Amino acid sequence: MEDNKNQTRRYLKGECITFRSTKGEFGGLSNMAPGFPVRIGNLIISNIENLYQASKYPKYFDIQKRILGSSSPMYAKKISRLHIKCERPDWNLVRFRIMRFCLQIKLQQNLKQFSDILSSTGNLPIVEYTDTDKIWGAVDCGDYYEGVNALGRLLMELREKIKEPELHIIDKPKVNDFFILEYDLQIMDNYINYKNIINKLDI
Ligand SMILES: Nc1nc(O)c(N)c(N[C@@H]2O[C@H](COP(=O)(O)O)[C@@H](O)[C@H]2O)n1
Repeated sequence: MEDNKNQTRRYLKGECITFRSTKGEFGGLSNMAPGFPVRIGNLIISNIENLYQASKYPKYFDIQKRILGSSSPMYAKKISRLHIKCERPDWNLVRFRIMRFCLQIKLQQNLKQFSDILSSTGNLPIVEYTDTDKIWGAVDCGDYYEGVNALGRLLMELREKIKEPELHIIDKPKVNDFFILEYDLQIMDNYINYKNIINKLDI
């Protein structure tokens, strides 16, 4: 999924995997799903929604601390919205790259659990079904779901990765000023081994 690919997609109902909340068989695909913590350096982050939201504010460590420390991902998103004026100016250009990174780290650090869910979707399109969000998800449109479905498309991209003979999960993120507190994720080798090559899973 490219940064400038804002094209809307249509998915025929009954021929795709949908998730709407953290509940149900595919609830683990939601960024809000509990049970998929990630670690960056000494920082334990309960949920990638917190990480994604904090990434909007690389110059504001106080805001990042509040978002990262939030006990609930929904609340993290709410805190984030309060500070929208401080959002990095290029956010719309980098947000898909940042989400890709967040999903990759979720997979790398929760390998069995997350890859099991991704694999269980087979080759079907994955769609985040929402009431209103036509960018990250898709909305009800008669026989179809319609939207950019950016999250679903990034999840499908990740699903392809786990089929590769040698599983190289994390790509170096091409995002300037990608700071999470003192951690510069551009030189992430020091905090996360992004060159990590893991033998193909038995899946
Ligand atoms: N709370 C909530 N309700 C929905 O209906 C949604 N589709 C989402 N989507 C998630 O929110 C994140 C994007 O947030 P921003 O718009 O950038 O603030 C991302 O994780 C989506 O999957 N959330």
